[in-house]
Amino acid sequence: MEIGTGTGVSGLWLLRGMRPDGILTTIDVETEHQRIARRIFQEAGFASGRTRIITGRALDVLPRLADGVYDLIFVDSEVAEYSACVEAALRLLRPGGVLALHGALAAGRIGDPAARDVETVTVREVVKAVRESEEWTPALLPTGEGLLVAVKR
Ligand SMILES: C[S@@+](CC[C@H](N)C(=O)[O-])C[C@H]1O[C@@H](n2cnc3c(N)ncnc32)[C@H](O)[C@@H]1O
Repeated sequence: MEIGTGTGVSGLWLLRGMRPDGILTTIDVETEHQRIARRIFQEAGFASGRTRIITGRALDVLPRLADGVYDLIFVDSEVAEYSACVEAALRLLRPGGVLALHGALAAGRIGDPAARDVETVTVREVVKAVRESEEWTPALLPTGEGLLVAVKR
């Protein structure tokens, strides 16, 4: 699953890494972004049945999805909602499933104590909560803007 379809860049990578019968559920509030993503998935050769594209705000959509069945959840949407998305991911992932949180180093600002803007502080708190939680086994990868990867115990 992906929270933040955008124009389909990450979705395409996820599809390419999935089993041939795997289905990508992807959520975004912007229909125009998803229109482009749908076209990109089709042009890359993925049948429409391989994607479940849901339009809506993540926090409205996530409560409607089934518990404990998702293998991986990639979060790349609104930072203000990261904490709620992580909480939802804990419910939605199967045991051993993986949470991947984009922007976990806040583009390098996370380790700078002088950086106290709302976005950096929010990311810092979410990463800290996952790292200290008994429910996750986390790793912080210094790629791009940082990727927090955590396995659900
Ligand atoms: C950084 S972009 C995602 C990029 C995408 N993962 C890609 O690789 O193409 C963030 C996306 O989150 C969406 N978004 C922002 N707030 C959202 C919310 N509350 N619920 C769902 N999607 C949201 C935006 O419309 C935008 O398309």
